[in-house]
Amino acid sequence: MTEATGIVGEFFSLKEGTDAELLAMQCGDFYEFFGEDAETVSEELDLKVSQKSSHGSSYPMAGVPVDDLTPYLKALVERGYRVAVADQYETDSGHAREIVRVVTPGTLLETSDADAQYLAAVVDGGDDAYGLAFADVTTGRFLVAAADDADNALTELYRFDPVEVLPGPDVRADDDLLNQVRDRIGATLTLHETEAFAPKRAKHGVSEQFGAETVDRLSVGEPTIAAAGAILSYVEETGAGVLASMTRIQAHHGDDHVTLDATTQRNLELTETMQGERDGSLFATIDHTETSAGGRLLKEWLQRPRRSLETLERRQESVAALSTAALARDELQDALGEAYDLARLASKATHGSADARDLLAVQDTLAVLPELADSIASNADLADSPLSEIVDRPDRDAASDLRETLAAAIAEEPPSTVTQGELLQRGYDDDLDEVIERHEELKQWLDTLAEREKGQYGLSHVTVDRNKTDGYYIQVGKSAADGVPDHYEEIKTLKNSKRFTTDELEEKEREILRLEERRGELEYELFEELRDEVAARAELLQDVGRALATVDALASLATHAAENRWVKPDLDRGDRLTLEQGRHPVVEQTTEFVPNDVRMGSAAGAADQERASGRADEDRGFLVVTGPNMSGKSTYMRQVACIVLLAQVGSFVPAKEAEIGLVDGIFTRVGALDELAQGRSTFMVEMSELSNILHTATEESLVILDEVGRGTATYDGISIAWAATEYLHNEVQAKTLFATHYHELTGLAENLPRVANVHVAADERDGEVTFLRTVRDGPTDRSYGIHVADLAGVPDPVVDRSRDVLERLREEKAIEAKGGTASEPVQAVFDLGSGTMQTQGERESQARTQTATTDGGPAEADAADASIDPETEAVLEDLESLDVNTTPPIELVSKVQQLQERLEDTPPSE
Ligand SMILES: Nc1ncnc2c1ncn2[C@@H]1O[C@H](COP(=O)(O)OP(=O)(O)OP(=O)(O)O)[C@@H](O)[C@H]1O
Repeated sequence: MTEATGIVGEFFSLKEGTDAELLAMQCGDFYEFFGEDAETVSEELDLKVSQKSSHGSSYPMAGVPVDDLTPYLKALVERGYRVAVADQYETDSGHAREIVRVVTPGTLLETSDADAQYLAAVVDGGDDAYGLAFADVTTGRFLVAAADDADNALTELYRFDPVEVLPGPDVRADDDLLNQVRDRIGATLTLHETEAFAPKRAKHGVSEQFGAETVDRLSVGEPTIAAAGAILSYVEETGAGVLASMTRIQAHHGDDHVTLDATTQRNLELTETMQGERDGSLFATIDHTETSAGGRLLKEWLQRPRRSLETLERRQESVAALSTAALARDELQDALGEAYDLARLASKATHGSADARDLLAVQDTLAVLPELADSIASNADLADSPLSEIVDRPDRDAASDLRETLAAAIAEEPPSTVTQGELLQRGYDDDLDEVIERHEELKQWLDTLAEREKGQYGLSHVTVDRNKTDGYYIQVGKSAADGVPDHYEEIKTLKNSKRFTTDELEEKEREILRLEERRGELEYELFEELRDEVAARAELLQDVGRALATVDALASLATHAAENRWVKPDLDRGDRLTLEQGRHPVVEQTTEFVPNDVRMGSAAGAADQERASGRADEDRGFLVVTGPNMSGKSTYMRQVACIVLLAQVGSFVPAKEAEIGLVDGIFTRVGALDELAQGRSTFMVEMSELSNILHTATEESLVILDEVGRGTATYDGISIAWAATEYLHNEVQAKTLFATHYHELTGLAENLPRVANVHVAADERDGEVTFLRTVRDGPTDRSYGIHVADLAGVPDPVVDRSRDVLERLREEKAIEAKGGTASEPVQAVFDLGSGTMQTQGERESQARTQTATTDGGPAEADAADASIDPETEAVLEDLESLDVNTTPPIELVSKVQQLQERLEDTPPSE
């Protein structure tokens, strides 16, 4: 292919200089894409491709009008492309073009989505010190955090759910982390220049932006500063022009927040359901906010529950006041309904893309603050609550000054273009007023011209008008056209009339055009000054925006509490968890919900245990939840987790009464998710989640385990569940709820003091099972699994045999496989009495010993022993020596796996 020249050549050379995937280059009134870019864009956005010839070659070309670029850019970026934009400018010798901006998912300002849009950077500083930074260019929020390992770094990333992530140099080699960011978080990964992450350069950048003192005060490590520096350099390089809106850097300390790992956030369906729907999530259920900023803040609260009792009690106080003051709350919400997104408007102002309507929105929204303050002050309960301080926090005088400035400047109904005047009010600027007045005089002269001409020259059918080709003209009907005075100069003949002009009219026309041009320029200049003034107050706008959002989020919590009979939980730093008639916050919306109690922790447990068993000194730190399939075990446990989470948001909770000791983390291992797409086996996922919990949970955590161990062979499963229970009970000592179908686990309560059994009751009458949904103390007496199998049409012989096996299990507390011949396969069995695995040989020899002492022993036992080959015997011995009580669960899994593999390798017994 010949080297392209002309604008195509210019396009390719600009493209070479950028790492963006696509380039939109301005050519007059269009932004054009050439070559492969044109084809990509046409496929993605259904644009028509034409051919552009240049020096004998032809190139695909697709374009969009200059004014329509934004929606196309947005669509491309939302599809994950980074798009460079080159603007055209005039030079002495013609036109030149330059890339002014690279639009990426994390730097897209033109979003219409109310959600926060975070750009993140993650740096691995070695020695398990990770640094993270997050910036939302649409609102100017800037946060930094640290993490002590890759998992926690990922948890932070998941919490902020960034759309674009800049991995630091070391992180680029961590495929696991990168895959998770791409697949689970769905973020675009961008490799920003490595120098931007260099500690010195990063620190310099961060100090320049936020002040050296601030950086020292943050007292965060080098990796965190590196991440922050990289983001700043990236935002600057992409030319989003919003650095000025990043007025404040906040450090996000893990200790301030409840640990919620990525799995838990998904399991509890905080912001979307397992199916990825927004509706049906906890957030969608409780969100009654009026503004998008309020919605964003409420979502942030849910994703980052707090651990500080003081913070939570303050939020509770406001929610309590707002939930009873229904009228005042309505008033506040009505006022909030008039508010726009101030933080976003501030970013648009700093970027220079705010138009006059945006400034009008700023003005209107600033007016909401005093309205809120007045409503709060006029209600005694609200006035006494922390709400007063929330609305007083922003600089109210400065806000009111800015509002007055805008009110005196912006026209009542300004156009969306900023270059054609009519943006500003009369009285705002003397020069402008002069121009407008003179313009009006001339208009007046024109408006009365026809009448004057009629009177002066006795003409009829005279009109004065203007069009693009003829400019201003005097139009005279054909019948009168011959009688026009001499100084009329004919410019056009139409069917029924003629058009004329005069020297005077031409002169006035020139003046009008000059004035119109002058007005456009002057207004634009003045508007830009005004916009800069607003941009300079970005921090103030963010403060006011934050105050409005906070009132909105609190009022939303109050509305939900009032409408759903939620109560204020009693919070403390103890370990209790007492819920009277608790409900699941989401399920209760669609179901006639049967409320249930929860009693955990030393204080509550003591009273309960005392009632139940007379042993007042024991507490309930670990509940084994049993019950038939579909009875409501999962719902019960999720309900507990959601209630604790809501309590640590500062919300009221769905219960009649609640006492909640604050937790430092909520960990869940719930159900089997479809992880196949990620190439990991369900069981592997289950075990790595369990492993994470066992490593990370503390005695102040809440742990929810649903059916752990179910993903593998029964005995492996029971062993793992058993060992995990012991470990959580003895070592971690976290408050735990564990739902299981392994009835064997209910026996643990006898040996482990803090373990208690509860079950979800069901009623069976005449073969009909009724789910009562009521949680009661004690283990379930049966599982109804076989009943469900029968109902589902499993063949009778299988159902009968299941009953038979179950019967034997109950009698022997162990199961043996049934074989068709005398030589039965050997299977290890789980002995409840000792809590260990036993080989069949052992069980039989034990049985022999027992029977020998009574009747001399059966003769066929030896035959069973004789059928075991030496390798199998060795496996069995190893299995016997494996102590499930002391071996860590993960090691246990791998040992059992090795044993299984050895068994598979042995020849079948003859
Ligand atoms: N307290 C309750 N009041 C009313 N409906 C409930 C209650 N608890 C659970 N349900 C409903 O019962 C159904 C089954 O609940 P859930 O999935 O919690 O049962 P499960 O015991 O965990 O089942 P499985 O053991 O099969 O996983 C769900 O549709 C749920 O909405």
